[in-house]
Amino acid sequence: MPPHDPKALLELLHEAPLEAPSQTLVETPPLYYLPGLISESDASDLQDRLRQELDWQQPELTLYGRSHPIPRQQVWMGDHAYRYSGRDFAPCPWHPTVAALRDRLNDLLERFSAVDKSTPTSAFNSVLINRYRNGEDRMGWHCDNEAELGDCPTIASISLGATRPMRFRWKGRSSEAFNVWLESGSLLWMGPGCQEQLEHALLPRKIPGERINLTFRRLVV
Ligand SMILES: O=C(O)CCC(=O)C(=O)O
Ligand SMILES: [Fe+2]
Repeated sequence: MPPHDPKALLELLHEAPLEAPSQTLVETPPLYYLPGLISESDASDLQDRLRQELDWQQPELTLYGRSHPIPRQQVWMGDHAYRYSGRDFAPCPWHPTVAALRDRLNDLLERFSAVDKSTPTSAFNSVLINRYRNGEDRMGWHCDNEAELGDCPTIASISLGATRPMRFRWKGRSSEAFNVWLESGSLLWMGPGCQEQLEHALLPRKIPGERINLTFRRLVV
């Protein structure tokens, strides 16, 4: 089997076929897009539940000495607190539906790393859930390379609601930027090396509707 074979990931993902074929966006580092991991109606139900049942936060962050609320809402859920922009965020307890998704992704990760030795088995133990209330809500350029995530983390990102593009650019080669349109119920798989070599952003867009995103990570403590 070639390293990072997205077909292997796809086959492992589902007993039932996915709605659309998976896409290898970048082979090295492995960046895969898998639409239809969650059916449209399940994605919509999950979005409603998360909107209603989570304790959404909009913390203030200090940038160049001035304090601003982040331009979106968020919930940190997981086994450990995490540090972001110089602040500690205490975790919310696991929501049962999110815990079920985590278990499904961990099962997938374990089976995937058994056939693809370059993907380590390191179970997701945390998730950052972002809520973009409308097209104005956004997340700026960054990579998820905090020390707590360890070396070369794998991040699994599930989208619900409005389809928005995630923009990627190569570090040091920003001219080669590209968009990935993240549909409701899709999974974006950012394998080892993605955070080291690429940056990503969810830029403001005149796209109506709410989007909720869950980025599963492993915090090493
Ligand atoms: O909303 C998204 O799809 C991306 C979120 C993200 O990049 C993050 O939580 O680190
Ligand atoms: Fe990110």
